[in-house]
Amino acid sequence: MMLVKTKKELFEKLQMLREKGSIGFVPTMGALHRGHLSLVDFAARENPVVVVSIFVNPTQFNDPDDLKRYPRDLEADLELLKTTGCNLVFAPEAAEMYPEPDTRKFDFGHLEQVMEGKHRPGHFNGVAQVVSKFFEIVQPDRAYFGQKDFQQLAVVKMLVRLLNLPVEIVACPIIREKSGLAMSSRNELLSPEERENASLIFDILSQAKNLTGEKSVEGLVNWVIENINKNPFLNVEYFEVVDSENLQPVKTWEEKGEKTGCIAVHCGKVRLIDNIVLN
Ligand SMILES: Nc1ncnc2c1ncn2[C@@H]1O[C@H](COP(=O)(O)OP(=O)(O)OP(=O)(O)O)[C@@H](O)[C@H]1O
Ligand SMILES: CC(C)(CO)[C@@H](O)C(=O)[O-]
Ligand code: BAL
Repeated sequence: MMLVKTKKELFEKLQMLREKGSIGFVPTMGALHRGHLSLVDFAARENPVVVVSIFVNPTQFNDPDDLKRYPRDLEADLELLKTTGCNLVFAPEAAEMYPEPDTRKFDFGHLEQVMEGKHRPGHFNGVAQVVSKFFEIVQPDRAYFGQKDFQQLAVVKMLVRLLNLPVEIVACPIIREKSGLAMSSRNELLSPEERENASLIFDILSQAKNLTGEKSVEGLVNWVIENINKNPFLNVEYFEVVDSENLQPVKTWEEKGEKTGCIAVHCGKVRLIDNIVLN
C-alpha cells in the first residue's frame, strides 16, 4: 500500500496502477472504523485497484467547531488500511485540493433543501465540490459510499448525472456497533455514557419499522421523536419519512415506492445521523 499527498504523485502512481484494470474509489474523512473498511472491502471485491482518500474537507462544514473537533489520526488510519485491499491512499492538505477558492454553486433542487441540507446550509455544495474534484483527479470506474449518509448518496448520484461523469456510484449497507449504534467517526467524541444511551436511536428506529401497520406516518414520526427525546442524553433535530429515491415527504403508507425514515439526533455536543427502510 502506498501513501501519496500530492496530485502529481497520485497521477504518477495511478498511471502504473491503471494497467491492472478498473479503479474502485472510497472517499473518506479519516478516523476510520469498520464502516469505512467495509466500503474498501466492497471496492476490492469489484476492482483490481482500490484508492482511498483521507481528507477532512473544510468546505462542507457549516459549523467551525465541528470542523475543529473532527477526529484526525492518519497513522492509525494507515495501520487499518494495511489490513485491507487498499492499494493507494491519497491524503492531501487543503491547499492541494483548493489551490484556488472553489466558488462553484451546484443546484440539487429538493435533494439539498431537506433534512441534512436544511440543517447544514452549504454542506452538500461543499461535498459536491470535493467529490467532483476527487472524481476528476482519480478518474475511478466505481465509487463507494455508505448508506448511513443516505442523502449524500442521492446528492452524489445527481452530481454524476449533472456532470455526465463516467463513474458508477455503489451504495454500501450501514455497519453498526454491537449495540446497534451506526458506526461513525464522530462516535469517538461521545463519552462512554453518551455512547451507551445513543444506542436507543437504532432501537427506536427498529421498533418503528414494526409499527407502520398500526400508526399513521405522522403518528409514527411523533412516536419516534417522543421516545428518543425521553432519554435525557438525546435530542432529536429531525425525523422524516421520505421516498427513498427522490426524498419527497411521504404522507401515507399507501404511497408507492420504498420509504426511508431519516433521523438526526444531538447527543451532548455530537450530532449523529441514521436511517432505516420502513417498508
Ligand atoms: N457505519 C457506516 N456504515 C457504512 N458506511 C459508513 C459508515 N459510516 C460512514 N460510512 C461511509 O464512509 C464514507 C466516509 O464517511 P466519513 O469519513 O464522513 O465517516 P463517518 O463515520 O460518516 O463520519 P461522520 O459521520 O462522523 O462524518 C461515507 O460514504 C460514509 O457514508
Ligand atoms: C464523501 C466525503 C468524503 C466528502 O468529503 C464525506 O462527505 C464523507 O466522508 O461522507
Ligand atoms: N459523513 C458526512 C460528512 C460530514 O458529516 O460532514
